[in-house]
Amino acid sequence: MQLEQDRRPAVAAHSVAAVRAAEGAALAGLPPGAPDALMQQAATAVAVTAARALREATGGIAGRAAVLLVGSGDNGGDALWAGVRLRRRGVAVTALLSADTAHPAGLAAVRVAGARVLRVSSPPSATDLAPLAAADLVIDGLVGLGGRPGLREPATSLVDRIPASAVVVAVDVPSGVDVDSGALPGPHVQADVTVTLGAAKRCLLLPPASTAAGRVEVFDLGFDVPPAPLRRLDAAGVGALWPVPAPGADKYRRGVLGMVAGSAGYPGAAVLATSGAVRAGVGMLRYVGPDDATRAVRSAHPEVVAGAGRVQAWALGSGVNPDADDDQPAAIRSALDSGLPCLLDAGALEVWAAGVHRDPDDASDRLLLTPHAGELASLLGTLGLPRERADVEERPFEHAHAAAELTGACVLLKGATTLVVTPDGEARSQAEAPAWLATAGAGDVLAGVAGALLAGGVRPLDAGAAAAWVHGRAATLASRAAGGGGGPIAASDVAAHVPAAVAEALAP
Ligand SMILES: NC(=O)C1=CN([C@@H]2O[C@H](COP(=O)(O)OP(=O)(O)OC[C@H]3O[C@@H](n4cnc5c(N)ncnc54)[C@H](OP(=O)(O)O)[C@@H]3O)[C@@H](O)[C@H]2O)[C@H](O)CC1
Ligand SMILES: [K+]
Repeated sequence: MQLEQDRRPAVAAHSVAAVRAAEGAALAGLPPGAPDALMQQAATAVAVTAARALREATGGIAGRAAVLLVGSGDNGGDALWAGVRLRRRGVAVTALLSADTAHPAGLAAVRVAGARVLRVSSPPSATDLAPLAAADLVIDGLVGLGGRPGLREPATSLVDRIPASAVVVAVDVPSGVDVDSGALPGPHVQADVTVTLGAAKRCLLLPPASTAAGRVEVFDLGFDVPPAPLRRLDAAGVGALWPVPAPGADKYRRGVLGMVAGSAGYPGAAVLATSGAVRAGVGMLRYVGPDDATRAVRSAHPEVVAGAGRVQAWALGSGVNPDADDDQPAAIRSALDSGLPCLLDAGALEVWAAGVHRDPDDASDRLLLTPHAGELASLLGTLGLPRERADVEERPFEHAHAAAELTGACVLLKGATTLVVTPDGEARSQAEAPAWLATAGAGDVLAGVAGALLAGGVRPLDAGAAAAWVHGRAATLASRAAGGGGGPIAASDVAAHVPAAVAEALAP
């Protein structure tokens, strides 16, 4: 069951240790009995969200069937107390206990409230599993902060039998995920909504675990967690970073971008990358490429100036074939030698990784690498860390961070969720794009948008994250322009909607 997902809120995501420390500090200052008050608040948040989701999915609340999946810890306690509140609203509640113990006060309260309670055997019997088949709503309280990655029986079987028709609300995190790394090492809950308590956890922003969380709602429990290095920008965050021309600005002061893109085989990549930069509002764009590609670029964008010249940053490599018999690799090397901020995409990653143009001490503030998973695996291999594409997809953050550490550059790893990671672990996770954006040429447009930001003086981490947001939002707008609930898009449609996406970010 998929609930409508709209733009998610701005989120900072924290490690288990950071949340535990903040929670401990907050509890130490509270009077006796207050820890229970935190659980009561958490349970109210879960119940309110679950009731709303139930109404959205089934048209009502009273008389619907809810199943609580209850583990041995406080995550299960939250679920039991949420069940108490749902009983009060007329929901038929069954608690399936997956361990020998369950939160004692929560268990007593849910019984008093009139819920059915079943202690599930391992492996579960048909009777144990029967309530799941009839569930309209499943609340996942198997494990939270205290969960080890993966699940063991009988939790595994319970998760396996959650019906596709039920709306699934996870308490704090979807059970089974690796909370800090975002990996999915085994069976796990696939939630429609995750109500995360006190502060968001890293797995809620890091793929692939983030895809198991559904819509994320962060519920404030009133304690302070220190600023986290992993964040997701929202519209306001992008707007605050976007370079807006001052009154009286001229094209040179706004930032000139140089672009080495396209080849005889891929002239379209040059057109799309230049489209991204022009639509993102670069002051001026100088394009360097073979004659055919130059003609195609100038016919699509008469405002683009052909040939190298003075620039503030370079976007390099989209549609470049390092093995082609053209001048593009030499142009890329020359741009890298300038010491200016450079975005390295596609062919430029190969030119750079193969050569003398790697200087980890110099890279951090000026280089933005934009590989997809396959390109990142190749890059890591060149850097002495052989990896397959599947390895990168299983643990994308870890691999993007490894590449950043090895090169000293900021790494933007393209995907359904785009990660931007610096060598010191500062990171952004952007997931605004509709699935339609997985289309040829979309990456070229992204390179142009991010290059425009580098030329505007934005640092690589912010340029990558803001470009990913605008690119994803432009894709959503393009898809909606197709009509209905959103239709297919071409990369050129995405570029055409970049100005509207930027305008949304800049709206007060
Ligand atoms: N953040 C806050 O201020 C609040 C958080 N709340 C909720 O509390 C949980 C954390 O509760 P905790 O009791 O510390 O831990 P869990 O409930 O996540 O897990 C506890 C037990 O689960 C067992 N376990 C661990 N891994 C697995 C697994 N892979 N499969 C099955 N079972 C597993 C383990 O038991 P063992 O017997 O195996 O040792 C753990 O002991 C937090 O996430 C919030 O939901 C408060 O309610 C509000 C305040
Ligand atoms: K959970």
